Amino acid sequence: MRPYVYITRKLPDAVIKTLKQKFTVNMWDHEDISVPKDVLLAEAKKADALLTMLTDAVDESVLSAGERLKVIANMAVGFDNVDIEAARRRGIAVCNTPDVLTASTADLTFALLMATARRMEEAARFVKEGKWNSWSPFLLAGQDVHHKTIGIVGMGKIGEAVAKRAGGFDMNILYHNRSQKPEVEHKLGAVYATFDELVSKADFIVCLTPLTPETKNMFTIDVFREMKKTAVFINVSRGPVVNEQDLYEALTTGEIAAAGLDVFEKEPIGREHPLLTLNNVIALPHIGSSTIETRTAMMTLCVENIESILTGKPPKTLVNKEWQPV
Ligand SMILES: NC(=O)C1=CN([C@@H]2O[C@H](COP(=O)(O)OP(=O)(O)OC[C@H]3O[C@@H](n4cnc5c(N)ncnc54)[C@H](OP(=O)(O)O)[C@@H]3O)[C@@H](O)[C@H]2O)C=CC1
Ligand SMILES: O=CC(=O)O
Repeated sequence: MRPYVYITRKLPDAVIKTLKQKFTVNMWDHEDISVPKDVLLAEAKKADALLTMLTDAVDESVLSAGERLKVIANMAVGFDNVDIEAARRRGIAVCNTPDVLTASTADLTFALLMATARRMEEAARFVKEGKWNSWSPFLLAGQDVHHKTIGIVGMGKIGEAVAKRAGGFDMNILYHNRSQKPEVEHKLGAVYATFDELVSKADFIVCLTPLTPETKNMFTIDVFREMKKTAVFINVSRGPVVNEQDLYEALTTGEIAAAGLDVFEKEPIGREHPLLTLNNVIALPHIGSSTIETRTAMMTLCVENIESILTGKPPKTLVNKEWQPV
């Protein structure tokens, strides 16, 4: 019997062509609706491989639904939606999509930083709403980015790529990780700071950590109070690293100046969410890596990882490094 692969969103035929040549492939037939849990469980029961999205909760129930499951290829670098420990117990390989999305996500992060600092969304709306009556000295004046201090929390692959872009704007670069990175300091002129130092000294605080029990709720009102009143907070990591109620309070009481957010505690964020009422917030629908080239590369990497695991070869990007083929 040919191995069975289930894909949890509609992906282009051209990308999954090679999978179809070797395996039986089925796909959830919607681009913009998540697969319902009961369908995912029913498919997981039969599947040798699942190609999943960051919106799928790949929990113990999914991982233990059937006997055949060998690989989860998650179309994201983040894998907080997958129960890695349960996968380890069941000998299931978990693959993600690092590297191929680094530059595009860094571009988006820096664009969001610029747009938030220079009030681009407000300004564009101002023109389209016919409010532009005259040039005026402080019309929609924002904050300079060049020569300011950027503080990157989570100086990993994307963090480094953001730092590289910040260097082009003559910014001073602070970073915070659990471990110091001398080679990055040397290469990018970045300076290590404790979390407290970074949040109090940076003009732009950019979060790019994974979501883990340690980073969950990392940014609370106490942290926002430590920031400069002019600080701009950018989050492109995962929503739950921020306490959104506290962020709202910080933005409405003048503890910080503005926020640019690509990710939210609950996605999609509801239209009625208080953060969306604020002019000093730019909110994006989790599009960090969303270019046609990068999303195609992410899908392709998932396909390659599935092909490798199902044909007994080592995958390119394995999350649970201790995994061994059985
Ligand atoms: N919005 C979007 O569309 C996208 C969002 N992302 C998010 O960005 C994240 C980062 O991706 P990427 O750069 O490729 O991942 P990396 O693993 O390369 O980098 C993560 C960095 O975070 C640091 N980190 C981990 N835990 C902590 C902690 N408790 N405190 C401080 N720093 C910490 C790590 O350093 P150390 O281990 O030394 O602490 C590491 O340098 C992803 O996990 C994902 O959540 C990624 C792509 C697109
Ligand atoms: O959020 C996106 C990811 O790749 O992780």
